[in-house]
Amino acid sequence: MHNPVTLRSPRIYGSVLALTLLAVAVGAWGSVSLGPWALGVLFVAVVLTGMPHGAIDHLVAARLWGLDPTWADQAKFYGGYLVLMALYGALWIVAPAWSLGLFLVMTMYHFGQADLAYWRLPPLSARLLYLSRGLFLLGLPIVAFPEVVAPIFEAMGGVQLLEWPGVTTAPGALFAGLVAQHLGALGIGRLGADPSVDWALGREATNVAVLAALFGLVHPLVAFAVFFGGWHALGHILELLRFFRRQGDAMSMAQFYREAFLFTAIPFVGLAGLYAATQSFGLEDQMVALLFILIAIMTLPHMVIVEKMYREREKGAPQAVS
Ligand SMILES: CC1=C(/C=C/C(C)=C/C=C/C(C)=C/C=C/C=C(C)/C=C/C=C(C)/C=C/C2=C(C)CCCC2(C)C)C(C)(C)CCC1
Ligand SMILES: [Fe+2]
Repeated sequence: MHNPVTLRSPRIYGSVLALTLLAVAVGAWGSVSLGPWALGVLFVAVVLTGMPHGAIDHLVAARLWGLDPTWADQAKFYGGYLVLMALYGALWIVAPAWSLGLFLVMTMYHFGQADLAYWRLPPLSARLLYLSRGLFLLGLPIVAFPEVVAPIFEAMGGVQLLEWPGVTTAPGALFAGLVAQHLGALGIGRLGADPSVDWALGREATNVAVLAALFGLVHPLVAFAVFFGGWHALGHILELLRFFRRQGDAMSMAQFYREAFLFTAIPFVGLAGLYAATQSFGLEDQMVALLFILIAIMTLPHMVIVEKMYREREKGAPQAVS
């Protein structure tokens, strides 16, 4: 009954690893010279898989909460989704630094969950492991390229990254520490996991090595684009296809993109409006900052729906590791 294809299926996993290693090879050869390409690569990743991965949240929510196509149920969903976005949007205006902090922590959890939910650890250990993965994923590009990330954080939240302890004085030690904490967390997580995650430990050791090379050597926006588009978003889209199949309502990839089209397009219209309102066309750091703020605002309701999806799955099959 299950659609077997996930990010961990050999063909998909092999292609994603190859794409990542290609980025590492190009990046190692001249990471900062990738700069002029960075915005374009980021944009392509967001268009191809990044935005679509959240754009059928309404269909997922309808299944998870049993919503009908009635006005009342639709109002519940869109009202909830848009109110969460509006509240967080307002928070960016009144407290941008806190909003950025919240975004980083939410992202750590959300990215870690997508990567490691398949270990099926007990709830508390699972969540600590997700945060550890996220800290590794977001911390590395920050400490490897603080001079590229600093103007973006400044534009997003008025945060002075270069004044954070150790960022300019001991970046190598911070980088090593971020990798070590995650290797430690994976090792400890393994103790509490089903014995069948043995091979998963090897897979995750490979992932840590490949991702550390990606974030350590490649321009941070390009590295992020590769991770977000090729690992997080693609992986989630495959999970969604499995989810609908489990619901007895199989969806093909083409159908997914048809369903996702409208809500993929709408945020870009909003983004163009934001650029026009703030007159940031052509101002690269500001454009990147606005793109990320838009993503941040959509992350909150998206995360709530994804969390519920994983919880339902935990109830359904507590042990299986695949
Ligand atoms: C359904 C719906 C819709 C749609 C939705 C969507 C479309 C969603 C999406 C979602 C999404 C799409 C999500 C995402 C997420 C993402 C994330 C979460 C990210 C993060 C990131 C970060 C955090 C970064 C950082 C950094 C920087 C900034 C710089 C450089 C370095 C680094 C990388 C560190 C609408 C609203 C229309 C309507 C209603 C309903
Ligand atoms: Fe996501």
